[in-house]
Amino acid sequence: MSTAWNGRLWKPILRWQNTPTVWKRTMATAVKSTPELSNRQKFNQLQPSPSIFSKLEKLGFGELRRTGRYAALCKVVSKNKDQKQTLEPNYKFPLLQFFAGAMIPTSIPEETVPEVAFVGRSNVGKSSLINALAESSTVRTSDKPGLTQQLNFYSVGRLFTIVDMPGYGFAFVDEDKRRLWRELMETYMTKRSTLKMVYVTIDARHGLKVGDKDFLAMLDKNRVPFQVVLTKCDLIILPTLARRYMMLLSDVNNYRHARKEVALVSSRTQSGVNQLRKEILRTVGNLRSEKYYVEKTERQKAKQEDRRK
Ligand SMILES: Nc1nc2c(ncn2[C@@H]2O[C@H](COP(=O)(O)OP(=O)(O)OP(=O)(O)O)[C@@H](O)[C@H]2O)c(=O)[nH]1
Ligand SMILES: [Mg+2]
Repeated sequence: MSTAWNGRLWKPILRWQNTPTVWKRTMATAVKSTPELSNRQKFNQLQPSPSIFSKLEKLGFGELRRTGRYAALCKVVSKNKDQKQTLEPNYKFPLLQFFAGAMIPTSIPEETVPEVAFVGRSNVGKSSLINALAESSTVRTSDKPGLTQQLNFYSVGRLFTIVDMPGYGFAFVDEDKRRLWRELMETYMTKRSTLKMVYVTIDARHGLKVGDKDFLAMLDKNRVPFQVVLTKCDLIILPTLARRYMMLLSDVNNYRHARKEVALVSSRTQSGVNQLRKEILRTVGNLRSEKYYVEKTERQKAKQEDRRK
């Protein structure tokens, strides 16, 4: 063996052996005290601002605990809450009706009215969200992932269309089927001129996964406008939800074609659903004045009371 090789191998070891013990200990503690933080630890270190907590409280995702590390924040949040106590009208959707299903690109119906589509991993709650938005039970939902297996087109009072899509990123459907669904969805989303917005649903408990990031990148590359929607927000506590929201807000900033806002919803408790309804109506160009919705709600309430009498 050459002397150069011997020197390269042994020099660092000899140097370490000659290092004073005090230095060795200091170096060891330095390495120990600066460990690489795990993603969970980084997530838990996020400190959402009082305005984020106010927003979530206003949407109905619970109240901040009045004790512990959030006590100081609570005062700010309650002050903000008192200042802005305005009641939103109910932005009702017209009747939701199924009118077409497509398993292959050629069976996609013709372009007519504006459309919005819901995509996301399987079982995140896309179909449930469409039901919650339309206050109906037209769309079939299930505990088991993989129920929606084609593009389902729902007409909303013939004013606009909502498209429910199969889930992506799951292991229980065979590779061929998965590829076909992906091609079908991509063809639809990249070629549809009436498609105004793709709502990408993300489970609030899990956040953005690799499959979601790939999907968002594909949308961005094809210049498809999209917005991220956090679903099942009732299943996590308020501080975790606030951190998740904060993280996603910074994530969506990386995409040129993303709406720089993240919607938060729970189809189970209806929190945030009315706000998303308003967003959709605005997107498809059907949002009327607040007065219209207030009057409509009052008329419906009066009708219901009449019926009860
Ligand atoms: N707690 C809670 N459960 C929800 C919510 N939304 C949906 N779920 C439940 O999640 C499960 C899946 O809901 P679906 O709406 O069928 O999900 P999907 O994304 O359409 O699923 P695929 O069609 O398989 O892609 C059902 O058991 C729903 O009851 C929510 O906001 N909160
Ligand atoms: Mg579904």
